[in-house]
Amino acid sequence: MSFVSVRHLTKTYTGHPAVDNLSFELQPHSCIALLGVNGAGKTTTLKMLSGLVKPTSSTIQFHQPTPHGKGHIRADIGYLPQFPVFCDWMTGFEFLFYVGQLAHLSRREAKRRTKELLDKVGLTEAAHQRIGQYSGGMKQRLGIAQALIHQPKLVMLDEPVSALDPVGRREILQLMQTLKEEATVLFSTHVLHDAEEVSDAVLIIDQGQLKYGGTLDSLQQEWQDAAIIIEAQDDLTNQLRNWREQKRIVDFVTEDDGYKILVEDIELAVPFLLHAFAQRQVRLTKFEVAKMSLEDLFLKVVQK
Ligand SMILES: Nc1ncnc2c1ncn2[C@@H]1O[C@H](COP(=O)(O)OP(=O)(O)OP(=O)(O)O)[C@@H](O)[C@H]1O
Repeated sequence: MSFVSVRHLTKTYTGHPAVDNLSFELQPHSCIALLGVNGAGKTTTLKMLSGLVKPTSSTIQFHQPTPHGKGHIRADIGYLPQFPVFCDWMTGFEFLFYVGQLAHLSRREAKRRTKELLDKVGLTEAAHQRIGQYSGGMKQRLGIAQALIHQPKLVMLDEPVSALDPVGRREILQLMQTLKEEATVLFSTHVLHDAEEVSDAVLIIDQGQLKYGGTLDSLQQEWQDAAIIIEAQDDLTNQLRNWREQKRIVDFVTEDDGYKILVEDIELAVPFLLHAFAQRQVRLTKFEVAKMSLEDLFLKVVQK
């Protein structure tokens, strides 16, 4: 059963829909990537879900009893903005302790949780250093810790790695993978590679509309062009033309050293072609099922 159901989430700014009738489900303890180009509506979606922007219309339902009880949905949500702002003169410890108290934790609980989270995000050694001296990656880890301070069930991270160098990026992606143990994680990015590394599912939005929702595997299955790349020591043009006329293949394109064969059903086409080439004693040097990159798949989905 899903953890959160979002129905008809819409935000209109002066007649222009920034988010247009989005409906999706979030599964518990999963990491979901919200993918879209600049201006697609990612930040607006996350802000509406976290209660920072009022939707023009929506129904958002939590399906599981949350520890804070009905009517306190915000208490179950943690949020890291795209451009977090810190008090640079505070230490990491002071900041988290302060945020814990803002989240209505007792002083004792805020202190306990501060220590626990500093450890979780790898900042224990820097706990008493001023935030102004932190690197970008350390600030981002502190930002994630503040989003988790009140043990929310849903954590939303807006572009958590986009401003980081490859090392910082890796650290945060690894950290995000561990967050699933305690919460459902929804994060926005325009980098498909990040989504591929950590997410169980993706939501692709374009101009405020949901273009795809599901796992990366099913994205590949549903949207992958069915094509086989072959290279051979023989000229296969006539043979492929015949198969095209007989509708055994959809089409073929001559490439540098071989052919790209477009087929309707890859599962049927592979055994058919392998058998047919073997029967005709074709000297194949390459036989490969073509895989579109995630970037290609993303473009295909948003350009549909
Ligand atoms: N407060 C606002 N007033 C008017 N228009 C807005 C406002 N906030 C966002 N928009 C518009 O809504 C659309 C979606 O913006 P949003 O920031 O949600 O996109 P995004 O996918 O997060 O982009 P980016 O990756 O650049 O952060 C854009 O066209 C933006 O100009």
